[in-house]
Amino acid sequence: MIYQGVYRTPSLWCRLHSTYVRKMRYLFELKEDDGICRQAQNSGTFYLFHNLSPFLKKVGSKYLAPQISVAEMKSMLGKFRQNEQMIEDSVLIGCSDECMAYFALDLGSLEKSVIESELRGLFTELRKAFFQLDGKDAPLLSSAQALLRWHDTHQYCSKTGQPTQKNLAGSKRVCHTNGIIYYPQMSPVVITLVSDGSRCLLARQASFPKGMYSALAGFCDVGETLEETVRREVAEEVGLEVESLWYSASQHWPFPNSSLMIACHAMVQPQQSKISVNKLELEAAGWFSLEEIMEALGREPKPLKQEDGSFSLWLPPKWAIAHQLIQEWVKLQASSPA
Ligand SMILES: NC(=O)C1=CN([C@@H]2O[C@H](COP(=O)(O)OP(=O)(O)OC[C@H]3O[C@@H](n4cnc5c(N)ncnc54)[C@H](OP(=O)(O)O)[C@@H]3O)[C@@H](O)[C@H]2O)C=CC1
Ligand SMILES: [Mg+2]
Repeated sequence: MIYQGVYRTPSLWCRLHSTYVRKMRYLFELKEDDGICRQAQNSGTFYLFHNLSPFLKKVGSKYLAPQISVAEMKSMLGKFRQNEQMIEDSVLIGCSDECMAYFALDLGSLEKSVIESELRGLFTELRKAFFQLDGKDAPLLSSAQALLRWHDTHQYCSKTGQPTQKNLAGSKRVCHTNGIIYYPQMSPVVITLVSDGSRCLLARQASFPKGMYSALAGFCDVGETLEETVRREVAEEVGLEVESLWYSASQHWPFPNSSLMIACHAMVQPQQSKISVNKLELEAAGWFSLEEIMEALGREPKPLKQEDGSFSLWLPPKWAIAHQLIQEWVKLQASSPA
């Protein structure tokens, strides 16, 4: 059922279809019909950004992402003597269970400090706040930033060089010279926890914080299957041959750009587990026992210097999918016969 005609009022349509499906169909309609999306913009709420940094309020150790009403938006744009049409530069990022649309708008062209004092909050770098955001805000802001960045870097058609135009929801851009439609992209990345049956393999890049190790990760090359990327990245980075692998879960990862992390477990033969670290890619890699991992999971996810100047092993925070892979491996070890 496509949202049309008599159902023009979202609330009536929402009452008829109060399921997850109803929200997805409503969002689909906003992406397909600029008129319906314009209506939604006039009754929705806005997450604000300033040059890709989200507007946040710090409450204790947590960051909250305030949703600005369209009335507040219009009043603030009025104070900046900006045309209300600026609202149409926003992108659709979701909706509430009652089908109230959420938009994200980057106000990078306006004076940051004036907005911050007006709305009593701060534009904060997403990477800094990411792990202190609460539940639903982190994925919403992560998708919003990725979408806003994509629009900012795809202003022109890569074939004609002519300007592209976004649709109202911001789900695509079109080059009206030749009709090419551009859709926001994510780069698929496999992240793999390798095991030899009793140990798991973790690695670190020089750019990682001192002492932090994570699972192996790598971008998919064009034309590769996920399985081929896992095998290639493990061979490239630590010189091992994967014998079997299975899918675990996925996660959108906005840093540094928009990656879709596809997490897998992989097994190598215990008798063929001698690591050869590719120093062009990694600073170090090693096998870790269940005891070492359990001990590291009990530690705060931050650098811990030892007396000899070395740093204790610590693991990615629980929001990172690498942490989930490690927890799954621990459960598997604990449940498998000794
Ligand atoms: N959420 C999590 O738990 C974790 C997330 N990650 C993320 O996974 C991603 C990949 O990890 P990383 O080990 O760096 O990847 P790779 O092992 O693939 O190495 C990075 C190299 O991949 C190439 N590259 C960069 N961007 C792309 C792209 N969009 N498509 C194809 N190749 C690309 C570059 O090589 P060249 O210079 O030759 O072009 C770059 O030097 C990173 O963004 C990282 O932030 C990593 C670990 C944990
Ligand atoms: Mg890698």
